[in-house]
Amino acid sequence: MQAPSDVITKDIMHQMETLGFLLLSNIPGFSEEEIFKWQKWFFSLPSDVKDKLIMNHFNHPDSPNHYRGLAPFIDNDISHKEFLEVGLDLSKVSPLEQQLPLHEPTPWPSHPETPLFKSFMTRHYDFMLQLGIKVMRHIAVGLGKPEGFFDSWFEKDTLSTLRIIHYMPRSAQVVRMDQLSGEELKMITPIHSDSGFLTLLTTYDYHGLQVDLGSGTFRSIRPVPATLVVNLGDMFSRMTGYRLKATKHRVLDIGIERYSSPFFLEPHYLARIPTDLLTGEYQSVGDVSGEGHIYGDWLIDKIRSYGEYKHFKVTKPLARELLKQE
Ligand SMILES: O=C(O)CCC(=O)C(=O)O
Ligand SMILES: [Fe+2]
Repeated sequence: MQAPSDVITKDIMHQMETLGFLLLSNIPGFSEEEIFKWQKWFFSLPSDVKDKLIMNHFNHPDSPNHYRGLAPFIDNDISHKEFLEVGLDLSKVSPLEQQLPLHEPTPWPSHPETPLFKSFMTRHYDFMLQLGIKVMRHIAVGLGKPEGFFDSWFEKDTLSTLRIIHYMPRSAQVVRMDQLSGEELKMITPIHSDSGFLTLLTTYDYHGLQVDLGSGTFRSIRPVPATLVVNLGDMFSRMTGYRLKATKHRVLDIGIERYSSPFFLEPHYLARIPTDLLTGEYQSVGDVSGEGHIYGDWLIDKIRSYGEYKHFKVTKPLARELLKQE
């Protein structure tokens, strides 16, 4: 990130047009040590402390948390991990967007060290958000748009998620696995592409992440210290007419505990997303009904199609319902 700006833009565009993944290094102000320390601290809390943070759709009907909080290990799931979802501090969300779903307070563990954990996570969230906006500025220029083209989507009320993940090896037998195939047991995150815009991933020095080169060939991403792995989500790829790629990837069981932390850069709920960024068309995005080009409404339709979110409840009106009432 310290090369001349036009060189960085060219490199980012080249990687996103070919592999769909890139490594970001020499990032001023980025250090993995503190996030690693807090991530390990959080997952080693007693389970009764962590369990209070479990999200409602994981069979916790009394939980007030729908979008922020803990996702636990699940029996017979191809995904073999627990993770905490942290959102933008609600005090920073405008009153208008607070009326909409997905914006909710992040639940924090009940523990004497929590104020320090929360303050670090909040600072780290802001750092990753600003870094994500910087990368988007390079991509805007690369696509022939003004540098600040995407800024207004992300600067206020962002739905971005800072996730910390804890994987266990299958051999630790933390949950039941009797219904998984041999192939499924090799993975701790199944093959997928990310859904939103940009993912900035910290993998520390863990191996295991592989990108799909097509026709059954996978390339391992070698961990490099103090380096972020960056990839694009489906929606952003589609907006560029698939010029930039949202490459599928997976994580293999490496036989030891593994930690990683993706930051999923997402716009604010009411961001109006064009079908085609290059022509600026604002038609319905196709796979959702009605006003699907409102980002948050689209996201809710999308996540409901994922197994883990099958029981996801929306407790506030969608934008398309709210706008109808006015
Ligand atoms: O754990 C990793 O290295 C990657 C996780 C991932 O792909 C994701 O959370 O979308
Ligand atoms: Fe991913």
